[in-house]
Amino acid sequence: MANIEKVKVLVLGDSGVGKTSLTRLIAHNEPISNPMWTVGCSVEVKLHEFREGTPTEKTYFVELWDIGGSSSHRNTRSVFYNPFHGIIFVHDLTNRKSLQNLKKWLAEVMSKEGGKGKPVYDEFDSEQFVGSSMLPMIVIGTKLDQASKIRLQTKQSCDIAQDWGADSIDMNCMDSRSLAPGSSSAVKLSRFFDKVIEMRYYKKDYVAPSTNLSDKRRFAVPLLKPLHGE
Ligand SMILES: Nc1nc2c(ncn2[C@@H]2O[C@H](COP(=O)(O)OP(=O)(O)OP(=O)(O)O)[C@@H](O)[C@H]2O)c(=O)[nH]1
Repeated sequence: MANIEKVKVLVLGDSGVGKTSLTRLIAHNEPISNPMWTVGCSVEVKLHEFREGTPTEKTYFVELWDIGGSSSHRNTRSVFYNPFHGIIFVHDLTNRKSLQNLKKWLAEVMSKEGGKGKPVYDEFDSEQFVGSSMLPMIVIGTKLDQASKIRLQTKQSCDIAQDWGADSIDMNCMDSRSLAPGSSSAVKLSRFFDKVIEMRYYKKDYVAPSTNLSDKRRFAVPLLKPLHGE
């Protein structure tokens, strides 16, 4: 296990959307029955096979930083943000507001001044950012099992993900089959982790995103060449 390189992925979304449940499922392949309310942040680690099935396959650690979503901790949680290499945005398919709030989460994580906890939402233009960024992101909708009228929200979640150049997944975090090997959700997630690792370790002149607005160059990284003929 020595010398395994790692990447840091933030897991962000409103309180109660299922970040801890999702993180557990990803890291341990089994659901958690009674997740505790996350105070501050908790970290789970997943071993990921980068470029699995190819001659250049390699194992990496993916650190999943599950950040407590309570608004009362908004001013302090930026200490967990820097530096990071990708973001999993989580929303609850039964709670439309949690989907709309993902834009606020993107603004929050990108708009703090160097982790000093100073919100500068007004200066942040998410559309401009997304257009110029290759920061790997994925949007995950939870509680697919609970929602009977979620077709609309599923479509909207797809739209937001598309706007951000990201994949989206809708799933039930209480069921380990949701990320069964070979399922489309597992494939999308694996592709996301591959992208995070590519950006971190295979992109020359890559600088991990910082939340320092004054350094816009950090976001203006060019498109990567597809490595898998995607
Ligand atoms: N039925 C169902 N319940 C879920 C699902 N995902 C999460 N839950 C439940 O939703 C509640 C909140 O889940 P958490 O994982 O603690 O949510 P969180 O986003 O980590 O919340 P904070 O720690 O407050 O930020 C728990 O009771 C979970 O069991 C799901 O896909 N389906």
